[in-house]
Amino acid sequence: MTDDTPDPMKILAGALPFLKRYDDQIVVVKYGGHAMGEEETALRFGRDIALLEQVGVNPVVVHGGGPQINAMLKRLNVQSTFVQGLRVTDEAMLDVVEMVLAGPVNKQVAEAITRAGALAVGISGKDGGLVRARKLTRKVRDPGSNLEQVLDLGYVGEPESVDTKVLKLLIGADIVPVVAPVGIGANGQTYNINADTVAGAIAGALGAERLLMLTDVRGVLGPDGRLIPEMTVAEVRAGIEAGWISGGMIPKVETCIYAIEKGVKGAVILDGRVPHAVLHELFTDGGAGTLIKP
Ligand SMILES: Nc1ncnc2c1ncn2[C@@H]1O[C@H](COP(=O)(O)OP(=O)(O)O)[C@@H](O)[C@H]1O
Ligand SMILES: CC(=O)N[C@@H](CCC(=O)OP(=O)(O)O)C(=O)O
Repeated sequence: MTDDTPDPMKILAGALPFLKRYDDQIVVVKYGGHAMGEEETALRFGRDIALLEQVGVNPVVVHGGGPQINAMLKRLNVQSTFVQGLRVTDEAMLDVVEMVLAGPVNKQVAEAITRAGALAVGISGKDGGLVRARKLTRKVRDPGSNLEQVLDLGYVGEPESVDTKVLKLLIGADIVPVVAPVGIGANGQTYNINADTVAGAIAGALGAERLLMLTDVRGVLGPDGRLIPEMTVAEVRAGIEAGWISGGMIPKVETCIYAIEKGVKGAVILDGRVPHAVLHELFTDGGAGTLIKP
């Protein structure tokens, strides 16, 4: 063994306190569409989740699929627009969104985990009444008139309540739930929900120990482009206000704030393309990415 070869006994000994800390705890992992990347990245993610399950942690995966929806829309020659990181969703768009998220993406993620030796079952937020949703309304202030406008994003929803029964049944049977971010309204209407928001709602409802948000950037980057290792809720709000936290990062940080307010012990945004990002975050002192704290 050369000097720079990691000593497996050292790694194991170092992981022990963390294994105790997370034993039988729920860790919600949001797996973003951008973090999925190549097939090998997805398989590696699957192996990490299977390992968590095998060492006694209870992972719950909520996946995105924005880029995968974009690819399908391109094939269908349909344009899509985003407001504050959310896809404006009309009826035809909703069909494509649900087809992609609850179809191939959901099955690929569940399959990658199952292939790695844990049992994973893919469900959508509509199954078993998991995510009850309502239409989301967003307000923006018009810079010219300074008047507040209500934006209509179509069938974009927000979670109203989460029924954890199905998740608990799966967790209790040592099965990893893999959730697609669509929800159902009281009237039976399907809603497209940002996957970050669904992950936060589920983490909050389950009283998760940790919420990990895997994306394609190292975490929250400051105005100088440097990674910010830790941020308070107030600092996040100031970053959104100042505009250097923008686009898809907005629902991510807002979700972290929501989860912490619901009692989740820690919420972290990290780069899911880095090998073993999840294990590094949970089982080492250094952690990775940006930790949002109260
Ligand atoms: N301050 C910031 N730090 C890091 N990324 C940011 C920031 N502001 C905006 N972003 C954008 O947010 C993106 C992450 O959101 P998104 O593309 O929706 O990811 P995912 O598909 O993983 O949910 C980054 O790729 C980056 O373009
Ligand atoms: C309302 C809304 O924007 N929904 C998202 C759902 C998928 C998602 O959130 O995927 P990522 O995590 O990969 O971005 C969308 O239509 O793209």
